[in-house]
Amino acid sequence: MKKIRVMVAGAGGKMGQEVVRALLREEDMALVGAVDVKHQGRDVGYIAGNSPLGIDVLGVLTAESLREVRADILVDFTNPQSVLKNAETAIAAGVVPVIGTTGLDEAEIGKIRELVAREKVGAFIAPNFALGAILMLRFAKEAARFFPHVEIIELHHDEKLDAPSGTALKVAEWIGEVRAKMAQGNPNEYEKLPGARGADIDGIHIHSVRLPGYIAHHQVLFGGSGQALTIRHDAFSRETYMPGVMLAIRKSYQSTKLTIGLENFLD
Ligand SMILES: NC(=O)C1=CN([C@@H]2O[C@H](COP(=O)(O)OP(=O)(O)OC[C@H]3O[C@@H](n4cnc5c(N)ncnc54)[C@H](OP(=O)(O)O)[C@@H]3O)[C@@H](O)[C@H]2O)C=CC1
Ligand SMILES: O=C(O)C1=N[C@H](C(=O)O)C[C@H](O)C1
Repeated sequence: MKKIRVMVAGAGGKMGQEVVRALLREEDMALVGAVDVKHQGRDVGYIAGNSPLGIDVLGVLTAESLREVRADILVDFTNPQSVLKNAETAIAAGVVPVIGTTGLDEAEIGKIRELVAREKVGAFIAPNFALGAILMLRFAKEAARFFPHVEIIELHHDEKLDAPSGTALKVAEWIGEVRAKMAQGNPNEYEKLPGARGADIDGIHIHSVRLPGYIAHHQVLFGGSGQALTIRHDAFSRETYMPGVMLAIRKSYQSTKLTIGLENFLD
């Protein structure tokens, strides 16, 4: 059986380590390389808490290193500052990036889209790989048709760099597709302290909490006359995301187009 050859960028990070362990459990996939800034030169097996795998972690991703190990897929869980460059390097080398890193803006996604079209090498981007989070998106969009008054709270560990979370932005985007444009709250409201009402995305407010002990939690709160509806998703561990990441790798193998969102692979 031809195995899907996967390189992991951010292999020493919280998600990257989990991806390394998950790949080792899959019969149709082979971990062929790993990149991580601060773990350069160490065996990736040690980093992920396994026995050595004979794969040394590279400090920088290059097209040559991807070609050398004949990678099919680059899984990226790095940071908002590195992800675009990694995706460009992968696509230029004929390798499909599967991107979990959040924080890419519209212009950056546009660059990936152009590169995909030019090189005819696919790319996949998902702000959230958890099945429950995709269902939350769907349920929230359905609820917003009947409950236009909505605010979002996202709660994460305090090492997270970007705010609001990519998932919260996606929830706001999906709700915005069905909700009549309106500003949430009193039209005359004002902030006594800047930021008190959170970030405002087309009249939908997103509040970001960062605390140790948390992993990743999203709440979509709807208010109506005499009632409230709350849709909540909790990721209690990073294993939560692994079935989605493995699915995305399989579906993206030899892809030639840009796909955004795990929901595209769930029907
Ligand atoms: N889509 C999804 O379902 C999920 C997405 N995420 C997203 O994934 C990203 C990573 O999260 P998390 O694992 O918690 O973060 P971590 O900080 O734990 O891991 C990121 C790792 O990437 C390394 N890194 C930074 N730049 C590069 C580079 N250019 N090449 C290779 N490695 C690099 C970092 O090294 P150093 O520390 O030295 O900078 C670090 O070890 C975030 O954007 C987060 O929002 C997280 C969970 C789920
Ligand atoms: O940084 C994280 O941890 C997470 N990031 C993603 C996001 O920004 O939505 C997904 C999940 O919430 C975990």
